[in-house]
Amino acid sequence: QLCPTFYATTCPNVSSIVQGVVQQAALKDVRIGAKLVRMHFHDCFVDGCDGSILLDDANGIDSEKDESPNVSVEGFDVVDDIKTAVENVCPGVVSCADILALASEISVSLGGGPTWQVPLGRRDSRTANASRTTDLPGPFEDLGQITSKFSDKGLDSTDLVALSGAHTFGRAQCQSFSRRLFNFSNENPDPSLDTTYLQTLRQACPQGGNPARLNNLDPTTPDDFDNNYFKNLQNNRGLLQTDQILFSNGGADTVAIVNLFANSQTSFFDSFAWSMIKMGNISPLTGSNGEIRADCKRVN
Ligand code: HEM
Ligand SMILES: [Ca+2]
Ligand SMILES: [Ca+2]
Repeated sequence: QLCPTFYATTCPNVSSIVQGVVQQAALKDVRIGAKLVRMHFHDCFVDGCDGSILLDDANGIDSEKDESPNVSVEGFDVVDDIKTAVENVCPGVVSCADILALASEISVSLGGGPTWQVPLGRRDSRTANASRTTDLPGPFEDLGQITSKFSDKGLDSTDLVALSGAHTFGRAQCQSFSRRLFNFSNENPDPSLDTTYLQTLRQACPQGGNPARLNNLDPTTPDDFDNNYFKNLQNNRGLLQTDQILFSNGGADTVAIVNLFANSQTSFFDSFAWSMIKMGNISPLTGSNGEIRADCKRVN
């Protein structure tokens, strides 16, 4: 029962306020849009889109932030800046969970991607759920595991492929994929890795090198939200193992979807927008459940 006009009377300018802060932040950090989209995904997959990822450790709160899938999530300072800007105009009205959903749409559209009407009206949790961060997919899982983690959230193969397209921008550390480069199987690199791209990645991430070094998820257009991610997969230039398996797992239903999105940016954009709305609908708190946090980092 979320709806795009939820704040029409209580905070009519919320969208432009969020946009202003994200645009300002993007001047200093080209990656901020990618960070915010990832944060919304990591929120929605753990107890639904309820802002749980934003809570710091406190009495009775075991933060999700220091669990392994989230240690590399960044951008919390910008969420705080957005919240402050929104509170200045509409105090006590807009949830942190909705701020993540709005900031994601704005980030995608600023990157050159699709726009959509963001359903709103989520409320913020009074709990975090560190142990359920295992609901998030990891970069070394196989297609069956990833698919079932998505279907557990009501998301199908089309959603999986479309949403993985968020890896059209942003960065990943060497440790998120470097096992593909050397002893992947029988002392050989991952066979589903283009040999030229393999050489580039080996230089960037040598054995014994810095595991935290950053690499573009999309080597073609690293900061643009476009369908090059899917063209890369067709050329065996997916960075993460979980990117490339969408195309290289012969017989999987994801292969045709990758081809569709590689051939038509419009179908990718339409599907991405729809899948983001679906993901944004994962068990939101509404009505009198939860609260509108005054500070996204702590419960009221
Ligand atoms: C399909 C399962 C997925 C897996 C296994 C996965 C895994 C990862 C990993 C390992 C990284 C790099 C982390 C690091 O090295 O620091 C990453 C980055 C990222 N992910 Fe995913 N991801 C998945 C799906 C998604 C979805 C559904 C979205 C959003 C709709 C998303 C958005 C992003 C973005 C934008 C980045 C770059 C963030 C930055 O630059 O800080 N991912 N992901
Ligand atoms: Ca959550
Ligand atoms: Ca791109």
